Amino acid sequence: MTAPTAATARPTPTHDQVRRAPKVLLHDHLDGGLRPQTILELAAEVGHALPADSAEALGAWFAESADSGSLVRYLETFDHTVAVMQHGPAITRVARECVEDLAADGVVYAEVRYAPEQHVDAGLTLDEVVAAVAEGFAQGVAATGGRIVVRQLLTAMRHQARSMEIAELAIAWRDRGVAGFDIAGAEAGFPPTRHLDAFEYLQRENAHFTIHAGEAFGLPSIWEAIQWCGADRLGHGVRIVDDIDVADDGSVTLGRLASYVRDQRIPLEMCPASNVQTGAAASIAEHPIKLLTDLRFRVTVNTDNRLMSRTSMTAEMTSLVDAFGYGLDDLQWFTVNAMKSAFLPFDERLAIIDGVVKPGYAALAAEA
Ligand SMILES: O=c1[nH]cnc2c1ncn2[C@@H]1O[C@H](CO)[C@@H](O)[C@H]1O
Ligand SMILES: [Zn+2]
Repeated sequence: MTAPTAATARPTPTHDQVRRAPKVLLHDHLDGGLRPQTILELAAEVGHALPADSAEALGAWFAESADSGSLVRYLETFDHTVAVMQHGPAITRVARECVEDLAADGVVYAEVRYAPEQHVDAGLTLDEVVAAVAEGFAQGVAATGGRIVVRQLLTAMRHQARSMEIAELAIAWRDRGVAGFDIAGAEAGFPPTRHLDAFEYLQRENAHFTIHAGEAFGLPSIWEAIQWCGADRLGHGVRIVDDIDVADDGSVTLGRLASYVRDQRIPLEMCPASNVQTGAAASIAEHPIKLLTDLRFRVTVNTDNRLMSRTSMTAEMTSLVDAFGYGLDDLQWFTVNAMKSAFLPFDERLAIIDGVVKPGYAALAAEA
């Protein structure tokens, strides 16, 4: 007889268990998650030239080009995905496949974002773009038998000047599948306060929004996003660690901004694989998600761009299991954090936590 070891007392979840575990995704870009084969087919339809001509080579090109250590160069790869998403049927197809891929990955609730203003080059109106995504999401949810709930987040590009229009679009669609608003794009040089009018408008409308902040730029960006713009959540927010001091003896001191973020339970939409690619973190093992989780910030785990980062929710969570020895209880904690932070009405969030997330993890724990 062998004595029980720590490993048998708290088994490491297998890859298959992580895949089957219910997962919640708050930060995923529609134009960052296309299947390479779909890009090839859509590019052929519109005559767009691509840097590779097989699905495998194209997938590798995206991952390698995004692996640049710079957010600005990472973002250049989106030229090719956005170029093939300029017509209604193409957008609908991408949206449907997105839902199918997320459901197959075990995602039970997702908020998927994109910038409508980037999809009007061939003459679509902003409204037609949102309608095309809504149609694709509906088709995807139907195809997966309703195993997943999906909402849109409308993003405005921070270097452009259309945020007010996009905020109004989000309000116009608030009861038809759009759950909130976001700003994205190059962070340095484009502070969130450039779009203050849009955020103030959304607050007056009792609407929800998140802001990409603290990814390629530090604390001032996070501070503006929260204290000037009133963001409900932070996209990434990794640089909040710049306001946390860990002494040699392990004692931790939080600055005022880090304290505020933790005290207010402001959700951090962390995207580990993406952060390693853009240089926001040196490696998964050194990613601030470990410290922030230990300190019980409201941490959530996300994919950001499944194509560019060759990732999935299963891959992100598995990489954290491998790096930090997380168990199913930790993965459930991230998942409940995410569901609590969703831009969905409270009763609907609770129904998913109690009806889907908790029973799903309990069933997995019972297998062990
Ligand atoms: O991690 C990120 N940081 C900032 N912007 C991003 C990131 N990932 C994607 N986008 C930007 O958001 C647009 C709409 O989806 C994408 O086209 C890309 O330019
Ligand atoms: Zn993002």
